[in-house]
Amino acid sequence: MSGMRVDVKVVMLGKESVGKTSLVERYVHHRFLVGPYQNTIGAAFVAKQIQVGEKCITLGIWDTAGSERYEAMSRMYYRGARAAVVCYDLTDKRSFERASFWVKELKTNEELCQIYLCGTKKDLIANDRHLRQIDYHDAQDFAEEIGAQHFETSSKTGNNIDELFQKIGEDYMSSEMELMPAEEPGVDLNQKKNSYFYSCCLSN
Ligand SMILES: Nc1nc2c(ncn2[C@@H]2O[C@H](COP(=O)(O)OP(=O)(O)OP(=O)(O)O)[C@@H](O)[C@H]2O)c(=O)[nH]1
Repeated sequence: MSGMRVDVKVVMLGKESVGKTSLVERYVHHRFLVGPYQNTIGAAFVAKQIQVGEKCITLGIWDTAGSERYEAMSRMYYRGARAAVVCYDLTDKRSFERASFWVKELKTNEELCQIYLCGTKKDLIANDRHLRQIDYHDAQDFAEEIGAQHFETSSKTGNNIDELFQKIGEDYMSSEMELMPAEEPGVDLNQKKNSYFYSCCLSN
């Protein structure tokens, strides 16, 4: 195990302008960029180390372009992802339809990828609830149906963003634990887990 590096590939998917880049900016750089909207071209990558209990892991986040023009490229970026944050804008019904498209893609092609359905721009509906176009319970029902986690976030205020990525890290570590070999006679499982995570931390 020594020298092993734990990296979780995370991919951001969703219609253009739903706020994928803003979500990553808020999470990694703790800021919300104002000014003219600039669409992502291709994809951008950023890595962030996080602590999950006593363990540290590195999330490698791919922020894809939402424009349908880049759809084929975005497909390339979800290959091998262990987590996908499928974003929709809480004030844009069509973005929810586009989210269903990405869910279908992932379900068909990436069995191991855990889906996180994320309703963005919550601050806008907090200011004016008539702007909400996707009912919380409808999104929650959809998430349950597809076996996904569901979050509503705001990159402007930072609401629920750390929680989203932390959950990704926790779920990843839990799934890794399940893949670990069965307990050996005479070896304390907690001791074994600790040494495993210690070697992961050393390698980061
Ligand atoms: N009020 C508010 N505006 C947001 C929020 N997140 C993003 N926006 C705005 O929505 C617009 C699009 O945000 P981006 O983060 O660039 O969207 P994107 O999904 O990365 O877009 P593409 O690169 O085209 O796929 C920008 O003008 C952002 O300022 C949010 O949480 N609240």
